[in-house]
Amino acid sequence: MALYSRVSGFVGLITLQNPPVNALSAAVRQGIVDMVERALGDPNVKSVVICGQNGNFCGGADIKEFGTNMSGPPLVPMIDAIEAANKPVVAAIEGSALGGGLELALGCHYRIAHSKARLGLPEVTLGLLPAAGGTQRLPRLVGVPAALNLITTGRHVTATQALQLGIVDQVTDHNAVDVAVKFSLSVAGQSLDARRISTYPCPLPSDSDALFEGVMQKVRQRAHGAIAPVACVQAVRAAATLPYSKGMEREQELMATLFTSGQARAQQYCFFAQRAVGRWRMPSGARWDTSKPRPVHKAAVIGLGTMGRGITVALAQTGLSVVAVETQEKQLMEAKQAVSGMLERGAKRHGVAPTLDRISYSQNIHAVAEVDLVIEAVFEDMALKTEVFQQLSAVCKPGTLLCTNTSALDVDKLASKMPNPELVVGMHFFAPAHVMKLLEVVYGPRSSPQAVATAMQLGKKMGKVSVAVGNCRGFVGNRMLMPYLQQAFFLLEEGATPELVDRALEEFGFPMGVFRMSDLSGLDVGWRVRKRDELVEPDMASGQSARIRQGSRYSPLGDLLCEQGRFGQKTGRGWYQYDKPGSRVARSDPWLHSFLVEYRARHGLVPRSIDQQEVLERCLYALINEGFRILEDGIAAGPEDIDVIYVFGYGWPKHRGGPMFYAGMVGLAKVLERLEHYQQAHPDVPYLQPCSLLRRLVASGSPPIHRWREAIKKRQSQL
Ligand SMILES: CCCCCC/C=C/CC(=O)SCCNC(=O)CCNC(=O)[C@H](O)C(C)(C)COP(=O)(O)OP(=O)(O)OC[C@H]1O[C@@H](n2cnc3c(N)ncnc32)[C@H](O)[C@@H]1OP(=O)(O)O
Repeated sequence: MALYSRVSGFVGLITLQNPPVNALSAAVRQGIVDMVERALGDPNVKSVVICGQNGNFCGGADIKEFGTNMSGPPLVPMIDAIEAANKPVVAAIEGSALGGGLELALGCHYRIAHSKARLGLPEVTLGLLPAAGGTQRLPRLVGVPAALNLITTGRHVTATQALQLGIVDQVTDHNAVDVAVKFSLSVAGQSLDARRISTYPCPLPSDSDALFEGVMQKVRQRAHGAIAPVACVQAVRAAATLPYSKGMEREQELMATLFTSGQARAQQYCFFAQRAVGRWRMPSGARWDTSKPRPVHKAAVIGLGTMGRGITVALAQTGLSVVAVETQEKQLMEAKQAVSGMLERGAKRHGVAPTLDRISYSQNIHAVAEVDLVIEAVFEDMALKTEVFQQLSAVCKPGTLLCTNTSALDVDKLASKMPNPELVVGMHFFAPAHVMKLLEVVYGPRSSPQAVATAMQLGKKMGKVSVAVGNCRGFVGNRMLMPYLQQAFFLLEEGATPELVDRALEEFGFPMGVFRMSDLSGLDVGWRVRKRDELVEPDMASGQSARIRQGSRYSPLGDLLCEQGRFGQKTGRGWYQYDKPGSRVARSDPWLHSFLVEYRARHGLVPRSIDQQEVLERCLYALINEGFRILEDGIAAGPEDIDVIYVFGYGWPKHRGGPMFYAGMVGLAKVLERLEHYQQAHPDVPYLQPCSLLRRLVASGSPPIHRWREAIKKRQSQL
């Protein structure tokens, strides 16, 4: 709703009230309509100020209302009525003015922002466009290039940036409402003709066609199949080429298409899923709201390889004191330089001073004696990690939390060797650790809820989307990757090429297909793991038996490439060829194609034609099937956890909502039917055996994704 009061004698103050972000729910919209009418009709009121309760202007339309029968006054006429008012209306912006919130402010005649306020039109991130006049007013106010940039990226700007762009008229360090009230009185009675943005001509650059085409090309490239960014460009183009009223019609038309698209649903699901994972719970019943994190003022990182350096940077950027330990002198010197460089570049980008003095470096593990939390990031080797952990437990003060950065090792096994296993958790960072948004916080049966709460809170402080997951091989993300990779290898054996597989996945929306990704991360990484698992057999014989390991179908293709020294980009050869080692542009490699032909012949494999549909079904449904197993095993608490991991850590396209959401969109019955089909064709592939949770969900009528948790809980309580 909206509150009304008269202040300073002559100012009608309208306060949006809908905690926590004053979203424009039906009640708030109705409140605004009513209170604006009241203020304009009151002869004692000379000017109007609109603000939000609790120092927060407005977080935009109420996303929870989307997908319901939306009632209440629509936004566009409400904002038009404000703009048409004959008394000055001033927006007092504190906290955030986002989406419909900023559009509301753009309908006001003046905008005054607090210096800490943030403004933006993030609709594109929800699969929408700013359809309350945002695509028509913003370019008229700030020009086409700036409007295109803000609307197609959805990025937020600071109040100072907004002032520079011309979005706000004034920035203040004082109470923005008080300043707005005073200001509104100072302009009362003045003509408002020049303050109505919809009446402005849209300033056009000389070569606007070239501008729009260039932007459209870039936007399409970045969008990976998402339709909202493209519609945003089309709407701004309408602002530049059509009169305001026609532009508005175009904006509404484009919005209607987006609003009902599955992509918008997927992106809005991601918005809420990202927040839902913060409300973690463990199978023991421990949960986010009953587990108190320990304060962390000082942290340490052990091992300054690539991961350790990124973690050090991410910790220092949160404002913590960091002790960075590396026993090898040369590596320590190199790390010091690299970390300083990363911090300086990051600080320059954000226009702040680098935080170099927060880090102290040492070759001696005793330097960590006083820290509250340690993140060990040494080489991925259980014996080495165990040795480091034993040293740590002897050196650290009592109660220090011991975190291992591992992508696959058994966190509980490591914990079991410690005197205080409850203090041990896994923190699986993704490379580069100071850039990638995802963090898997891995708990074992011995990890205390407080340890999990502390790691989750630290992840949040580091700007990560942190997801608490149980301990199993590969945790959630890498465990699901195994069947995906395996299917990709099998498809090559059966007749596909890396180009075909990658094209299918990239057209689906992944920024990189599986083989280009493998070339980037290095084929040797998986090879080392397979060797450790005793799956790799040197120079195997030919025929079918050579492709069976530990009782299941196995493809040695990756091993064979590694034996040739083809590790991917770093060696200039992998599934593709590169101009030189380290080069990033993948080119088709005739050698690889001949190698596949020869390989198939040697193993008696008759290549067949494989289409993109089969690639998607085999790779994605196998991955999804493992996701259901993970839910069934209680490794992830709900499908949102899996989806957030895949969207933020593995490049799953947000406009497809994550693998589990996607399965729901495709239809669980269809996913099950295709898995059964492929399992019949490949009975020697356990990953294609449909998971019993999937079968049960289908048998119970394929409930919507927000009801899966109930089905899982019910099942677990029956066991
Ligand atoms: C066909 C015609 C249709 C008409 C449609 C008109 C279209 C209008 C376009 C829009 O305005 S779309 C919405 C645009 N706004 C946004 O995208 C902003 C989303 N919110 C945020 O970015 C952040 O929440 C924030 C405002 C910057 C605050 O961040 P903070 O970290 O402080 O808090 P959160 O944890 O993110 O949020 C707290 C709580 O509030 C819920 N929430 C936030 N924004 C909205 C919203 N716009 N609608 C509904 N609920 C919102 C959020 O989900 C959290 O609650 P939860 O219970 O923890 O999930």
